Amino acid sequence: MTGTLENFRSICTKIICVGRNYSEHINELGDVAPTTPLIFMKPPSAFVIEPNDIKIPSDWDELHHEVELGVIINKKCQNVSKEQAEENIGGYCLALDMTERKIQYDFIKQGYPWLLCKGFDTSCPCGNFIDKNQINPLSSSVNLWLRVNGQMRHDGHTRDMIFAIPDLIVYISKYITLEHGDLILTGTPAGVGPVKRGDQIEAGINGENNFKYAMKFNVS
Ligand SMILES: O=C(O)/C=C/C(=O)CC(=O)C(=O)O
Ligand SMILES: [Mg+2]
Repeated sequence: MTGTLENFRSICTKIICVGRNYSEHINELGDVAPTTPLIFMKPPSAFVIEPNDIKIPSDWDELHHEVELGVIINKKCQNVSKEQAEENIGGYCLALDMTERKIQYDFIKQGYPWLLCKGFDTSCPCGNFIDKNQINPLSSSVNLWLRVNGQMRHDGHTRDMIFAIPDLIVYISKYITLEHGDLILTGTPAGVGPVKRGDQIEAGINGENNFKYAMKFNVS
């Protein structure tokens, strides 16, 4: 096995995303809650890290931000049971699921896949590896937040996920082999909204024992 989880972005072969996983976000978009996890993917070319910009493709004029907790898988696994799920988590990261919402609605109407509106270059701004002992997403204290130009947009808690992280690992690994370095984005809490070129996004995660991590991206 090559590569350490600290540099998960360079060994990641799959970014698997979960959608509609927080009730308040489902309500804000007028969607219906899924009965099983809603899964889609971004290619690893979607990664961008500080100090690089989130780049809006030249023929698009608006993106939405979604702040999400990323789960980093530590070994190859298939058909993971709920009891074993925790053993396959290497750590976490803060991530954004940047989305071209107008195109996404058009794709939803036409029954097309979401790859383009969710998987374009720089659609997955991502922070550093967070050791799994530093946060417990099932506890009441893990808060995800995001501000645009200083204005608060997201302020949610990972305990409010409809499908908790162990359930997501069980579900996904039944159909897709997970590998060392793979990333699962666990869905956005409420607060999605537009950003335009020139905006600055700050996002963070707070946890127990005063744990804090934050990152900043300019949009261009
Ligand atoms: O159903 C919609 O209108 C939009 C759903 C999403 O963009 C899903 C997510 O990516 C999410 O909930 O995080
Ligand atoms: Mg999302």
